[in-house]
Amino acid sequence: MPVQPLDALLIVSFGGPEAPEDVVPFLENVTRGKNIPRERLEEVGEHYFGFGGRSPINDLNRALITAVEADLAAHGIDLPVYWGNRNWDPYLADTLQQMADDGVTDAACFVTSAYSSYSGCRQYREDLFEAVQDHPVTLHRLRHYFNHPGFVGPFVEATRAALAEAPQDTRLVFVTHSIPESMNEASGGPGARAYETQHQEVARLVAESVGADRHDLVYCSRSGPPQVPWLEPDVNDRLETLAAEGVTSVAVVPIGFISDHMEVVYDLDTEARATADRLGLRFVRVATPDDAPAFVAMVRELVEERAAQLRGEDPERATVGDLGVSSTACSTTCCLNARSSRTALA
Ligand SMILES: CC1=C(CCC(=O)O)c2cc3nc(cc4[nH]c(cc5[nH]c(cc1n2)c(C)c5CCC(=O)O)c(CCC(=O)O)c4C)C(CCC(=O)O)=C3C
Ligand SMILES: [Fe+2]
Repeated sequence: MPVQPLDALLIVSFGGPEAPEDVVPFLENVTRGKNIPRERLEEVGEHYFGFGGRSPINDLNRALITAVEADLAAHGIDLPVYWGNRNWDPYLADTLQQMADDGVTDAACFVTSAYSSYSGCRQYREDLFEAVQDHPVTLHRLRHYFNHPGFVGPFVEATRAALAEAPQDTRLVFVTHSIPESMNEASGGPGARAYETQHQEVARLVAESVGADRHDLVYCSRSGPPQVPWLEPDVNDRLETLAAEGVTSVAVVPIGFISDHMEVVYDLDTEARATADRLGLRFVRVATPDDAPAFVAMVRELVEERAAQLRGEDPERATVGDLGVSSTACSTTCCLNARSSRTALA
């Protein structure tokens, strides 16, 4: 399969600490210029220390890269894969330097966040714009894949598997990262609320595919000052009301995450599970796409699709549901954040 004019794939991620001494500097990186209360930072620091000061995210990305490299090779595609993070080593700036040194000219960028928002899309594009300055490398961001069959499919399979072992009346509770309401408003363009809409779509698609007649979309990992409204309900609050309504069993589907990030292993597997236990709710957490073959293949398919577009072809672009293919080029007002004046890669 040709992937010309692309000559590299760059995996773009968040980064996480790898040892206890990394935790505070990592949190400083994440929250620089952000209005996060000190108590919240201490609390989140404790989540990391509780896991030995090591976030799961970097090892998950290493495993994803190994799987993507194997899948590319199996399809006869000779494309070097690079990795750069926003908040921890390997930093995007260093990776871009390496890519330039290696003579890369056109790299596809796969971001480990599937949805539109300032945090999950535009901030990465700002980081990419900054990192590529002074380098003769052109970056081509791959489209959002929240509605790609390679993302939704693994959630459907995992949800089906979880329900097969659960009582008949198990309620599906889809969970994603909360964001400020203002960030949701700006997501996809002023007033577009794409973040929420895209998650509602994925939740609906998974629920319909497994034949569930009721489901919820709820949020985890709220941060920021208490007076700033963030998307609600919080997963723990919703478990309370579900229990009060007589629900006895829940399957929690973490559609906001491609793999078992800290939010999944702490906020869901630790905290929400404890809430469920206290309420006497049976709790099962559905697997993330992670190393599912369809998800790994999706990365290659998105690269092939983008390469074909760059060659002026009109490739088939797989999606599921009603929202259609999302653009690879965001408008200048897409996912704006009033507090950031940085330029973003289109
Ligand atoms: C939408 C979204 C995603 C999904 C998209 C994507 O995947 O990028 C995401 C991912 C992640 N967020 C992560 C960690 C953190 N996020 C924080 C803070 C914040 N996240 C926000 C939003 C999001 N975050 C927001 C609006 C804030 C407030 C500050 C700000 O406006 O930026 C803080 C500071 C402490 C706190 O406030 O909680 C930490 C430590 C990790 C690493 C996990 C690991 O180690 O496995 C990952 C993958
Ligand atoms: Fe976050």
